[in-house]
Amino acid sequence: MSGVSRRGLLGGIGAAGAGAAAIGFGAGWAAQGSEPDDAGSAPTTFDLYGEHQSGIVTPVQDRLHFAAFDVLTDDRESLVALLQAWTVAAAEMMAGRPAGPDISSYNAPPDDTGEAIGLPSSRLTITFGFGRSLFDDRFGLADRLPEALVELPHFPGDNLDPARSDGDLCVQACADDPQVAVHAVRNLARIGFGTVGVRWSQLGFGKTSTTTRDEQTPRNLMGFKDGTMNLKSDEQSDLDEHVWVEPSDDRDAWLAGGSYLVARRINMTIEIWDRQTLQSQEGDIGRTKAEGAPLSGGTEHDDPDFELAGRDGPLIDPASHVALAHPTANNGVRLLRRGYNFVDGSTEIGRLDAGLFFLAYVTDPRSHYIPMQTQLASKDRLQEYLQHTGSALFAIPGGIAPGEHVGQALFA
Ligand SMILES: C=CC1=C(C)c2cc3[nH]c(cc4nc(cc5[nH]c(cc1n2)c(C)c5CCC(=O)O)C(CCC(=O)O)=C4C)c(C)c3C=C
Ligand SMILES: [Fe+2]
Repeated sequence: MSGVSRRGLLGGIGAAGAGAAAIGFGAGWAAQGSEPDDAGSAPTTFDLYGEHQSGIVTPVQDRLHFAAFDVLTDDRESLVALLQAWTVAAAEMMAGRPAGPDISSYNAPPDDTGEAIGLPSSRLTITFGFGRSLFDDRFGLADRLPEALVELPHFPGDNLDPARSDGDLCVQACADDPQVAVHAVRNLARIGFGTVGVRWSQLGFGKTSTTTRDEQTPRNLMGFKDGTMNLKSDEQSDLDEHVWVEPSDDRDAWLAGGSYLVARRINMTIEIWDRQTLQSQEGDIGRTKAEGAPLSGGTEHDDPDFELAGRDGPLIDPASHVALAHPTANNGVRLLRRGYNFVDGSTEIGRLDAGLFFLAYVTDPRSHYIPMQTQLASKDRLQEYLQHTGSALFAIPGGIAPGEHVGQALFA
């Protein structure tokens, strides 16, 4: 594996630390870049630097640790210093190295918490975002607030917990090993101590979407294949149309190459769902449970035929989830979904506190999320089993150039 193992680094990192540069610690431990394992095989390590941030079209990893932060200072320079430090540490961790150079001095806390030593990079990606509240008067950013970074409206059925919603900054860490994803968020929080505090965080397992075609479609906790019609990384013109921001004025020029991330914690009443007949479950989704094929016939990747009539009306119920989420019912809109299953223990009445942590990257939430969610919230048969308990919207700056920090154009 060319992705680097942290194994054996304890002995050598001190020497490397002495030469830590702004673009990375311990250069020479590993090559940067989306490194293939062997010639032609899938990458095992992703690069922080590039045209777009990693963790958006990157092949979806198995695990997630997502955190929203509040900035605790009013000092713009401290915020910029934090973003610089986060960028350097993120590049190191994505390369499979410790978050900082000094992990062996006895007289100071180590620059890395240690729990990922010996683990490979596990395809770690770290994606940063800025919430609407960052653009208040504290940092002189009010005139750079993009018009699309709106406050999401209240949707029918929302039961949002403010302690699981919003935030000045976000970090999405995805990896194939949960310990690597948690390590990334933990070390960024440690680096930010005194400047930022974690507002809320969410663990996820079992991706519910893919961005590539060579993988089996994963399943959500309702047992259905999820991600069949997701936007894929090779659909360049659709990504340009539906995911990447097209800056329109001075307020969002800094977002070139970026996107908007909608994060929704969606609880499922799983025990009630599990008592529904297979026919009813399939009718709610509009696809078969085993194969994921449209109820109008064919196999998983065949297009649904929403007109095809059965004995009692259309074979795909117009109130099913896929009928209402399909581009034909949404002005041609597509989303890049990147969500995860979650189970956060159980409730006081013994029900699983479980569901889908919905993550979607869009070019503009006003055209690409709000109308679709408005429609789903009022008409979708699935809605009976869902409750949205957390919500946030973040502007995701474009890619980072070597030597720069995430969101640098915003502070220029
Ligand atoms: C506002 C957007 C969406 C929310 C919220 C949402 C929640 C949600 N979805 C599922 C399960 C499935 N969704 C599927 C397809 C699908 N869902 C959305 C949007 C939202 N889903 C879109 C845009 C699509 C694609 C529609 C299309 O183009 O046909 C599917 C079918 C398989 C697939 O294509 O992915 C399932 C299954 C759950 C369980 C859920 C909330 C918990
Ligand atoms: Fe969906």
